[in-house]
Amino acid sequence: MNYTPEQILANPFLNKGAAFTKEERNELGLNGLVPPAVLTLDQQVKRTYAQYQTKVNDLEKRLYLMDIFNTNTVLFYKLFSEHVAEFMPVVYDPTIADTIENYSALYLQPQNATYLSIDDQDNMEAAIMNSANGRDIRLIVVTDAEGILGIGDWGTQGVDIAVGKLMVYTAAAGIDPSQVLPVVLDAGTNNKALLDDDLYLGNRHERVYGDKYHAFVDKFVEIVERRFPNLYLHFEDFGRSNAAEILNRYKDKITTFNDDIQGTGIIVLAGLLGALNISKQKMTDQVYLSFGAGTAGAGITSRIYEEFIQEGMSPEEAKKHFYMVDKQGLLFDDMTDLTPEQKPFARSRSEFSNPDSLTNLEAVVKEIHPTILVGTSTVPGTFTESIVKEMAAHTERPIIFPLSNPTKLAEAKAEDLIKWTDGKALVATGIPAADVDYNGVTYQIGQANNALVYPGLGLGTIASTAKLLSDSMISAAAHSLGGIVNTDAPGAAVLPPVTKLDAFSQTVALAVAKQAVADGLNKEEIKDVEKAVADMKWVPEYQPLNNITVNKEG
Ligand SMILES: NC(=O)c1ccc[n+]([C@@H]2O[C@H](COP(=O)([O-])OP(=O)(O)OC[C@H]3O[C@@H](n4cnc5c(N)ncnc54)[C@H](O)[C@@H]3O)[C@@H](O)[C@H]2O)c1
Ligand SMILES: O=C(O)C[C@H](O)C(=O)O
Ligand SMILES: [Mn+2]
Repeated sequence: MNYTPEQILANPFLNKGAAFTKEERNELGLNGLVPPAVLTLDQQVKRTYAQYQTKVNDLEKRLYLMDIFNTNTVLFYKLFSEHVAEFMPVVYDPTIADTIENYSALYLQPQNATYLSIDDQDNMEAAIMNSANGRDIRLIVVTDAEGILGIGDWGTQGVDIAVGKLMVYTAAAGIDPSQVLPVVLDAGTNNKALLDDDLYLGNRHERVYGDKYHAFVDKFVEIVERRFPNLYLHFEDFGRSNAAEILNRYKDKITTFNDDIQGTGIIVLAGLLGALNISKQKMTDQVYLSFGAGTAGAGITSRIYEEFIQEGMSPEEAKKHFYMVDKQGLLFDDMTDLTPEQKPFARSRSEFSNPDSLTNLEAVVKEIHPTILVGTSTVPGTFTESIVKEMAAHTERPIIFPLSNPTKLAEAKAEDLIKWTDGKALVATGIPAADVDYNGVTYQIGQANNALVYPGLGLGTIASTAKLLSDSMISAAAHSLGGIVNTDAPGAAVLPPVTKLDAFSQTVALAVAKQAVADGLNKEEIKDVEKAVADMKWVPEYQPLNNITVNKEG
């Protein structure tokens, strides 16, 4: 490729800032365009981390990091890799919710994202190819932003979730950042505040549904599959009425993944396996209650149900262990507004003496005595003290996962759950939670966020050249996280800590890639799975700028 010196400095994949060597400055025409001293990457990391620490809040910190991301990819990921646990809540959830809500107001730079509009489909292919800019794209995170975390519909502004999820892929699993593309499908928005905001950067009309919407998604998938034949296509934060339908449409045809349905299912299963290791109980003895049976809630339930079947239980027996509560209360099979994903788990009224009173979580908990309660309702504070105490009265180690994100939407705080149950609850939260000191024990709180597994899952799938993401690969991912935590230590977490994210992403990747090869799903021959995974790993180090020619003056 042919560049001017200014283009090299403006390209975050090429720019090294003050770390360009004397030779590079001579060859690339950079003399005088950067300050005279030559710094090392480590010095740049030291400087930027010191600057980072002067920022007064997480939003300011994120904006500063994004500045580095926009100017120097290697520096950004080197810095991130040295502070993974500290940066995760800043780069990703929960701070990312603030940047999504304020995206149009904060906008400075597209951050290599691709913006696709339902109103401009003739230019879709050109838009994708323009942003790929000749790069070999292996991974796309796409959102239509109808269901961003629990904060709802954010239209084009939701693009930040695609950017953020991809940053975690690279920081956690070493996915090459030059091989990824964040994409937003702008099909309109039903967010009135955005439609009324004169600075809003997206399409100013209501969200399109139905055939026209699906034709838009189909067209996008057709283009990216044709243009990038080795693609892993990750769907994020689609609305409840579209997410599962899109997954079902494509999962047996292309290498694709829905993070909210499948990723969340994996991390919750891994968390439950961890919790049951601590309590020394069996999965098939548990009574499972899903509170907020939407995209994530139903995706998780289905994964746990599959685990019951895998452990040898019959479908009829297994179904008896599952209950769903949504806005209507306990879901019954005579309700006319059930989603296709809720239907298999809806109960019959004839099972209960008082079915018409089971219209809220408290009544249901009293009636069914769940041993596992998972919240994906987006309604904060709904796991109340009286509900939690009622649950704890009927099971020795209640497993309680309030998973709604961001922080302000969580069904309960970890600290309260530990206190209300006198230290008995086995807890995981969606966002990071501080240790809880209670009665002389320090309880570590696992983070059941799909970010703990989707990077490894993606790396393993891509490295194995799998043509599909199969159920057995998904199950292998969930089971691979067991054994990392010492579950006998007092107050042990149900999941491994985010500080080890890079290490266990490799564990997940290896398990997934092995399963893909065992199932014969690999498109290319793979003799050594470990090597295939290791070879995929990108590390943040400056490389010589080969294959670059420069137009320089004089
Ligand atoms: N920790 C994680 O990894 C993770 C992953 C995915 C989603 N989530 C969180 O889960 C939440 C839900 O996400 P989603 O994508 O499933 O959204 P969704 O809109 O598909 O599902 C939310 C469900 O909650 C139900 N609900 C709303 N109000 C309720 C109430 N008062 N009582 C009971 N149910 C109620 C809705 O009807 C819907 O079925 C979000 O906050 C999201 O951040 C967390
Ligand atoms: O983005 C997250 O933090 C997890 C999850 O995908 C969500 O939608 O909440
Ligand atoms: Mn999500």
